[in-house]
Amino acid sequence: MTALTASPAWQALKAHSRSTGRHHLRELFAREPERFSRFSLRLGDLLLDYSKHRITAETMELLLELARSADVEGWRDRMFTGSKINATEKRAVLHVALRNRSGRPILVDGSDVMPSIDAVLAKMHLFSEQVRNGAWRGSTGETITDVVNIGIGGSDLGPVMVCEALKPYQRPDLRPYFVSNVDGAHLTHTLAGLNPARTLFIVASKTFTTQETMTNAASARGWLTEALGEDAVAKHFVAVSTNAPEVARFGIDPANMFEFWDWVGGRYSLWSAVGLPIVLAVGFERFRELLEGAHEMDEHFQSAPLNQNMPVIMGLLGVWYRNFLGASTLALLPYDQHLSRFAAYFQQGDMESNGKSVRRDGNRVDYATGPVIWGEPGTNGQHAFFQLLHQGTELIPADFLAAVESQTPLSDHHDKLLANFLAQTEALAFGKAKDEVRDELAKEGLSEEALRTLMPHKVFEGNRPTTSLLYRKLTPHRLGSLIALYEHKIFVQGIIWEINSYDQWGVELGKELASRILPELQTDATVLDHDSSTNGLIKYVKWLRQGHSL
Ligand SMILES: O=P(O)(O)OC[C@H]1O[C@H](O)[C@H](O)[C@@H](O)[C@@H]1O
Repeated sequence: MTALTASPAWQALKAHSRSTGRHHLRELFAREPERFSRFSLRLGDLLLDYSKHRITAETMELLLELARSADVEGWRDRMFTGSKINATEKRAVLHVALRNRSGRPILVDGSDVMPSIDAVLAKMHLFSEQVRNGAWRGSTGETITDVVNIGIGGSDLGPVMVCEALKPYQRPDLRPYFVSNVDGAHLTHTLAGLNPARTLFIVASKTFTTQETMTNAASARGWLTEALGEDAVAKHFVAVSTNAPEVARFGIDPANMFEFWDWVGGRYSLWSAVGLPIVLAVGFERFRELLEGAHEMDEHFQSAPLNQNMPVIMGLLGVWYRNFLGASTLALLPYDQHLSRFAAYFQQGDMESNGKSVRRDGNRVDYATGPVIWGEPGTNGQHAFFQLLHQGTELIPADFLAAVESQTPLSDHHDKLLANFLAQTEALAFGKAKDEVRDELAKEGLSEEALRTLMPHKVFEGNRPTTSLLYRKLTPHRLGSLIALYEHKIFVQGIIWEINSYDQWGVELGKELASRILPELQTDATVLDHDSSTNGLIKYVKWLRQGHSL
């Protein structure tokens, strides 16, 4: 046993899960009519309702004890003050500094990082104004109408998600596009309708060595220079990176580079210069509001007592289901078309952060860590995978998110959207009991035999837990706070699981093997130095390429 699983807090939760964890939500709500007020929190117009969870006041007390014994508050303070909590990479974890609006300095190795953050923000502001007001011209003197961000993972998913979320704030005459996949289809289809003279490329890569991004950037450069010549690059390419020498080697003027720093994790980087496509799409003021919203959540996370702290509560609920009730996934279900990439974004955010099986001390965990994150917007999910949520054999906690006011009102669409949100969380929690089903079927005049056969299929057990996040409107400010809420939830869980949420060594092996296999695919020689499956697959690729038919 590790010290964690042997700890009194863990053991108490284990014992508790055998009783309370098994109670039905119907029972819990009947017993405690005030559950909603007891188990909900507010921050401005953001409401977090966690009453539809398999918890009692005692469960929360025990979970909070676990948080205290893991020293969540101490670690939180170390993160906010620039300690190198990413020990395997010897780095501070300071995405919170990028949205620090408090005026307080934040020190890394004794020097304040705020002046350089503010300088890059000022540079982004100036550049975005120039592009947006037409002062920045392409090499032929035309204004920019299309911005193509080339990046992948953390240098793609954040701006993609936020640009989609803030679509109502975008101007129709400056359109953002995103190319991430090394599959040539992505770049080809994106560039198909674009005019090189009016296109600006942002090459976004923390390392500036990522194969996919460098490949796409080189091809995009070829597309541009073929139409406009080599000299056009300076007016049509900018870079976002921590790696100035590589940016220069690629041929981008260092004056056109927007810097960020190694203490910004890729999947936490949308607040940095990686957010440049967002700034271009919605303007700097909206980006500032996004930062302010995140900062509001940062302040809440730092100052609210643990039992009223949204990220702490959400993190603990996740631990409760993952470690004590056996759930292995978490569904993120925004009832908001603008959040259509929210789950995809936090797939990286959560799974790359907490998908670890080795503890900070180098030993293996003897408990489950990060869950599988997945999801799609409602109501679409209802007509696809909700069947399994309602009647399948898996326990799948789900987060529901919705705005009370639509950004794009259209007759009674939004009321229908919200009605579905409310209905689903109610149905998942309380289901439909046998008696209700029997009464309904009896009214239809079914025979006793038919009734017995059909009834089990129509019963909804319920007791499926959900969190509801409701807010007035999906403004940049609210979006910022929602993203920060999930970031800190991930942090809380990483601390409890005693893992480093800020490295990602697990993605390296595939990259290494891909660079070994690439030249093997490009020669005719027979490849024999892998396992028989990989050798066989390589051989088959070559065989089909040589024009053999099946
Ligand atoms: O920004 P880059 O250096 O190009 O990295 C892009 C992405 O690739 C890597 O493989 C990591 O797994 C991600 O965390 C990162 O966001």
